[in-house]
Amino acid sequence: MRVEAIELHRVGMPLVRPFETSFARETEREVLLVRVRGDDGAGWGECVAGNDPLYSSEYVDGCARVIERYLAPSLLAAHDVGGETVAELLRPIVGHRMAKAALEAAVLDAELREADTSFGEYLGAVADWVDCGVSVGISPDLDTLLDEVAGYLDDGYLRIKLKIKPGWDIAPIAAVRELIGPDMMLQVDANASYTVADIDHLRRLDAFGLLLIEQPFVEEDIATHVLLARAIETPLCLDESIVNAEIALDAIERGAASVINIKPGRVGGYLEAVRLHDICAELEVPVWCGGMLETGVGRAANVALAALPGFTLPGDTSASDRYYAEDLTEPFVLGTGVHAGQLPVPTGPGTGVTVREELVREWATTPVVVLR
Ligand SMILES: O=C(O)CCC(=O)N[C@@H](C(=O)O)c1ccccc1
Repeated sequence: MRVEAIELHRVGMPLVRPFETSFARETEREVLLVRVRGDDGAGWGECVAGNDPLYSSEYVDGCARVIERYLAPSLLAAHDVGGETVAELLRPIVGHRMAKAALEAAVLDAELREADTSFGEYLGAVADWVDCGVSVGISPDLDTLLDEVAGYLDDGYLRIKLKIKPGWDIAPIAAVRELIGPDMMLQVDANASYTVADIDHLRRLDAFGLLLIEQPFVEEDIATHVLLARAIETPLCLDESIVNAEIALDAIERGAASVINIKPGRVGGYLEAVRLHDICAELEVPVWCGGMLETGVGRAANVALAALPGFTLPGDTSASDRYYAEDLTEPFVLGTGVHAGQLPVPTGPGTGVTVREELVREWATTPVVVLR
């Protein structure tokens, strides 16, 4: 399609409860949505960058700027843009994967709506429902943590993920394992907050029957993940380190990870995410779909991705009300009965959801930027 305009929308989304990780405590997300208008339709993409560059080097203001100054002009200058050509068109600009992923998702959404094809069909979904886990932030105390986890058990989530950091690990894990029982899936995410000096301490996590330990060390430090993997029984999973399929291959072959968290924004888009999925499937490495507190725009595409065959572990594809009292699309609500703890894969064209544009306008934090 010929891209005629690219709109940048900034939306303030208060969280239903503070979300604390080892690197930040968030109470509101400023969401950057991208809308691409072309000669044969329009589509939306969600940029997953946080308010500040604390998870990775990208952040909302930086993404808006790089789209405005570099990425949008590349797409606007091209005579024909398709979901499968966006990455190539944007390759001369180094990095900025989350910004690029938002644009690619918006072009894909427009293209697939026009073709009356769903994201799931296009990406290769093999399921109509996906198993859902839930991510639990660092709490002020154990009672607050256990109350929150008990609520998620009532909601029917199939897997609990606890944020941990030095000084908040053994006690919360032990308390939650006690609450949920020995069989429920439980994993932890350190968001790169430990160092090689913590390897002996981290070996204590083997006592809790965890599904995996996610990203204990910093993004670039594959070697220390290899050391820990050799010292501990619990499988290691990487998130921040895995910025594309090649890095995943290297990390897996070096023994740094035996599970991979796939986040389309972190790897530059849904098409790279599928490449990463395919490589992990070849190597029989289980993957799961990570989350970045997406609104229904990104959540819809993530649920479609999570329906691919290699996604054998519940992802951070929670219901909309895990983070937002009101979503920017129709809400994602966990199933019940045989679908307890699952979300339905959208079947409509494109992402299959409708952006509530009146809310995007009402909750706008800045005037929309229209690039032509
Ligand atoms: O359920 C969700 O969408 C969030 C899942 C989650 O814990 N995301 C973490 C992460 O490190 O994976 C995160 C939170 C905030 C910002 C970046 C990353």
